[in-house]
Amino acid sequence: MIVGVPKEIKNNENRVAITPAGVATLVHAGHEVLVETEAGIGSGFTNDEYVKEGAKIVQTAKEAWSADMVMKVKEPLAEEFQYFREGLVLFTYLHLAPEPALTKALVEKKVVAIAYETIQHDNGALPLLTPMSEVAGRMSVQIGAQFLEKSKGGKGVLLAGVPGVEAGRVTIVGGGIVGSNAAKIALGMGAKVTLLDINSDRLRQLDEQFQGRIQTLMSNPYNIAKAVKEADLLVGAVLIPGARAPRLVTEAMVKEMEPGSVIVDVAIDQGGSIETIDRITTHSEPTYVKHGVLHYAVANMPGAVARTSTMALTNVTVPYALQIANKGYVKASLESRPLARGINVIEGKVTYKAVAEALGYTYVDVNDILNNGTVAV
Ligand SMILES: NC(=O)C1=CN([C@@H]2O[C@H](COP(=O)(O)OP(=O)(O)OC[C@H]3O[C@@H](n4cnc5c(N)ncnc54)[C@H](O)[C@@H]3O)[C@@H](O)[C@H]2O)C=CC1
Ligand SMILES: CC(=O)C(=O)O
Repeated sequence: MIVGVPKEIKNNENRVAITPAGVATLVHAGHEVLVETEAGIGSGFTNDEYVKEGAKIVQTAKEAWSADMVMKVKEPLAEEFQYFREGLVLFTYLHLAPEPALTKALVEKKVVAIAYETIQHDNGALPLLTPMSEVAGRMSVQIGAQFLEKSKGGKGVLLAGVPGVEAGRVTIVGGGIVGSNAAKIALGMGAKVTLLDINSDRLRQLDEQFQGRIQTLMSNPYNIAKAVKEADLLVGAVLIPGARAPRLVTEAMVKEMEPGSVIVDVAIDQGGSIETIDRITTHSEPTYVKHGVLHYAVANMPGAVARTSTMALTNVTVPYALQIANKGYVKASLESRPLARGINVIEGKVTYKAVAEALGYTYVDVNDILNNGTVAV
């Protein structure tokens, strides 16, 4: 199979979908890899390093997109829709529930769209989302701490406090991978941490993991309102896989926060979990102020620490890419339930329930399509 790797074009997206080590894996298995020139440079990988492992460097995005399977990091932007065509296998983060235009383009062009973020093990784990959630969770507190500084528009609170002065308060809504990693860093900085989740088993697990050093709370409107009001830094970290994020923090709750407090809504890639987040921000212009509170809503946070993130991401994506390249996506998906769950669009049908529900498409079970023998391979 020919695998194409275009350069990412989102604002400050420095990650790339494959490392030279990933190229070596695919080439050793007999596949051809086309890497757009300089695609790896933001992550510190030169064209020569890719060529050494057997990749062919192509000069244009069009050539990289001409491959049988395109591997990317972020969802395609409007200027990339022109490359969509029937039967193209697109393997990347997609986050379709809040992306009607992208979904429509994938449906109309009958792209086989496999989303990293919905590949899911039987136990519920999301193996291709986890490493980036680890990165973003850890970054969320580091970023929040910076924006709490007065010169950055914040209220001038040091999360660690100092002897004789209270530490800062961090509230985290959602205690999965992002939330637990945010808690770990916030605790390490010396902040007072409150974490809310709707899953009481998860709260038990986190209480055990952090040995009671964070305050866990059941997520409900009453507890959220109280914890948000007290927060210097609020981290949005909820997820219902594939679905638009629930707006758990209302505008009224944000109005109760002290001026100069900071919100980092990591869940922005699924549409955002805070009512006052009305736009996606970028690494170039990461925040805006509403009701006196700084809002940070960057949908590609790991792009800022691209070297670490690219390696962590490709560690988990390349084994799936190899299965697809070796067997074709039909056989690979029939043999791997986690991979089949990643297929969001195929043959012009939306095959991920939460996406179909969010955007008003008829949901079709992917197995019905894979099993009926009519899929072009
Ligand atoms: N902005 C960015 O650059 C990045 C964003 N993300 C996003 O961060 C979000 C969180 O991801 P993960 O932590 O990996 O997901 P996860 O599935 O590990 O955790 C989500 C948690 O939310 C909890 N939850 C669901 N409904 C809730 C409710 N009503 N109240 C409180 N908690 C609730 C779940 O019980 C679960 O523990 C996702 O939208 C993900 O795509 C991840 C990486 C980078
Ligand atoms: C998960 C995601 O959207 C990202 O890493 O950018």
